[in-house]
Amino acid sequence: MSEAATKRRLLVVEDDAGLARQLRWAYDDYEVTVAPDREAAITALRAEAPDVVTLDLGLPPDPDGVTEGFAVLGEILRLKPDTKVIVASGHGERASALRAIDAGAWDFYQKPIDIDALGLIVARAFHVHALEAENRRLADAAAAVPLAGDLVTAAPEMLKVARTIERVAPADVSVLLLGASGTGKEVLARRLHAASRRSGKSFVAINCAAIPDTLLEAELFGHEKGAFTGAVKATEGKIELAHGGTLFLDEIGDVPLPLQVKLLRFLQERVIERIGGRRAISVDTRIVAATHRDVAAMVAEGSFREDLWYRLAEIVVRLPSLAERSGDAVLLARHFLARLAPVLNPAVTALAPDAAAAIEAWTWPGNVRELENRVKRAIIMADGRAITAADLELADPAGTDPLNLREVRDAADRRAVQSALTRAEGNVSAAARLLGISRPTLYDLMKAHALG
Ligand SMILES: Nc1ncnc2c1ncn2[C@@H]1O[C@H](COP(=O)(O)OP(=O)(O)OP(=O)(O)O)[C@@H](O)[C@H]1O
Repeated sequence: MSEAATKRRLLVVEDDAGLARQLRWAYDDYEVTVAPDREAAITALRAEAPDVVTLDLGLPPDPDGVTEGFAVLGEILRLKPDTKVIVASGHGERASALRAIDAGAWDFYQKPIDIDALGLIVARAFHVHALEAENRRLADAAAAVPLAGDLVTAAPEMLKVARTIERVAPADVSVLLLGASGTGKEVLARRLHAASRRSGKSFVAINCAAIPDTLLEAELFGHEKGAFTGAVKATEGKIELAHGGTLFLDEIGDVPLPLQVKLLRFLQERVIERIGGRRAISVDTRIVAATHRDVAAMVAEGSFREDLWYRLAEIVVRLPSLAERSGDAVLLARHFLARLAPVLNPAVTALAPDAAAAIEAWTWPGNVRELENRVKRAIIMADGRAITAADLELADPAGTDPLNLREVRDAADRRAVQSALTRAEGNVSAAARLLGISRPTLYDLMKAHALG
């Protein structure tokens, strides 16, 4: 990086050309931009995003008053609220200086300027800005890693789910987790167990879709010796193994009807009988079930028992898809990179910028599981220190170098509209509110991008 790029940027808004020149040369440590009026100031703010601004309140067309200066102050703070603005006021204008502080300015000084004194104020403003930025970064990082059970998220949509889980954990109610494949249903089930009073006992998971129907009953309920061919010894089922703890029934929507009846009986009576056994065995376990299926529709068509559904769904928690969790894809990619690279390929330590951009742009139909798999593969395939979009198999065949700003903006607009519509469940008025635009504008955008 060049020295200029690492220098801190100071914007001096000053209409007196002589004074502006003097200030420009006074501050070697900063990259100084001078703006003589409101338009130039806002253009420079947008282009350079300076952290500190010195602002002469008396600007044309009102060089003897303060109206223009206050207008610039207001606009700077609206566009970049973290900016430290130091206002300059003429002799005897202490009242306007104090009003400026009240309006959000960081500090003030009185003209005529004492370059050294102003230099100290500017240096302190940069220092405080840096501290505040670091604090925000740490707070974001802390919010992003509430790691019990390895749940990584900073998205409000998912943090809300995590809070619900924490709230229901101590109560012994059954919880049904609904979400697409790979959204982290098992991660949440483990988190629920860990936060419950059963955390000292076992968490037993069974994927009802992964086991053939004929074996599922024995897996769940266990069997006595000789109950069927091959039953050479008595075996406890998963339900029994979860005694005292939590039983996670993944893909509950795949349990066949006859077994649904047996499960319901267990949930009502809290006793089981092993296959081939006669003894009733009491089991105290908390049930957490999950499915990616539309169980309500299955109940309506008769392939899932309504009474079982109500037993399982005392609390229903819906998981947003990864695409609906703003910012989480890149956050999770970094998390998997940090966790997996030391094991798979320690030379890899970073995400290349094109990889981060491609991750943001991808729709993640396979959710977190797909992301984890792609990052795993990319770590293994990467040639250098950073994994690229190509390593993730997310490279745009036309190349990731955008044609122009319009193309980048169009793509960003499309993504924002799509995500707002998803979050608003297709409700156009709600989506428009989320985006801060009017309904007609949103309709225009939807038409332009062939959405909806
Ligand atoms: N928020 C998250 N933070 C960290 N890792 C996550 C998160 N969500 C999911 N994972 C990881 O992604 C993978 C898939 O998650 P999990 O098995 O919980 O999903 P699932 O919804 O149960 O999937 P399926 O329905 O396919 O069984 C796991 O390796 C899990 O550790």
